Amino acid sequence: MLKVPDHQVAGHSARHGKLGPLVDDSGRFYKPLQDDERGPKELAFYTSFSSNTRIPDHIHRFFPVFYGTQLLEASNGSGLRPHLVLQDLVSNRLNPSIIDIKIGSRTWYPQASEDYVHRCLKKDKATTSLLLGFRISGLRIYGNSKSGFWKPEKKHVQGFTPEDVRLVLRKFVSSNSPTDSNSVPDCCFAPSVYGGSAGILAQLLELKAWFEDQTIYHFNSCSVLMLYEKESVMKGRSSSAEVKLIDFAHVVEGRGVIDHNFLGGLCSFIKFVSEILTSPDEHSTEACSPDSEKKCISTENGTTE
Ligand SMILES: Nc1ncnc2c1ncn2[C@@H]1O[C@H](COP(=O)(O)OP(=O)(O)OP(=O)(O)O)[C@@H](O)[C@H]1O
Ligand SMILES: O=P(O)(O)O[C@@H]1[C@H](O)[C@H](O)[C@@H](OP(=O)(O)O)[C@H](OP(=O)(O)O)[C@H]1O
Repeated sequence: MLKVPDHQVAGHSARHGKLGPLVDDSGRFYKPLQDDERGPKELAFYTSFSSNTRIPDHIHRFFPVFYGTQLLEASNGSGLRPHLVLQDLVSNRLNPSIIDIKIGSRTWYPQASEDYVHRCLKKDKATTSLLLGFRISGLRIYGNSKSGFWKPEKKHVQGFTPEDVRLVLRKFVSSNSPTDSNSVPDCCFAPSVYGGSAGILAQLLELKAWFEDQTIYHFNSCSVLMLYEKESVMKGRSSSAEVKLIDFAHVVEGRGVIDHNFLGGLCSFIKFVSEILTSPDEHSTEACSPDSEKKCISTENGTTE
């Protein structure tokens, strides 16, 4: 049965009778094709990308698998509508923590309409896009079984300053509650989530190496989605932290030119993540110890607050 995704953190939502993506139990994510040029453009991208032999295999894994399109009843009750059928990136996850980061200091591009450019410019200036080369579009961070998730309102997220961004990226990998404004994030999980040979930083660097080379596409207004499961890390299992790219409604042909806008934003984001790894206990009053992980597990089991 189709349902509204629990773990969606940004973008158009199917809640409240609006048009948005749906998921089912088979691990598929159904994104409705929008009426304007965005739907056909995203479909054209997935079709081109999934059959493009110039894309190395290790790069394909950063994108959701594309299964074609399917006519489905739209979530807004408007009847049958074509949907992109994509891999649901979180279907095999229990309580994933997720952040959607829109990459690029500019989300508009020369081929777009004047009105669209104007709207984008306004948002790029009002958020951290222009300042940092990226902005957080949405997030959902798991605290524990009692507190559940922290999912700040869209308005709050849109108002993030560079300092807020830094703080959220620290909260993402911390054992203390993301909603507790009195405790400083301890970044206990940074080494296993951001660090390591398969961690977020290593994946971002792999992507960066491709972007330093590739001139096939320009990824305007795309997002990096990063996700992991806190409970797995706390129980000493692999964090299986993942970096994925999503939202390709504004991808254009690269025509032999490096995608400087995406590359620049990605480098800036990489710097933010690296800084947390090199100074995880900055501002923190409590150092991480094996005990803090144990404390988290007992909190999980409901024995300690
Ligand atoms: N393949 C996927 N699997 C699981 N979740 C996804 C997938 N694609 C997107 N999402 C979720 O849906 C959100 C919105 O996705 P996306 O940016 O593609 O939609 P959109 O409506 O085009 O967004 P926008 O309004 O920002 O253009 C993401 O932040 C993410 O939480
Ligand atoms: O950043 P916000 O405030 O969440 O706003 C949305 C975001 O900028 C999307 O990228 C945009 O879709 P496109 O990038 O595809 O244009 C969407 O446009 P829409 O409202 O016109 O659908 C906005 O509502």
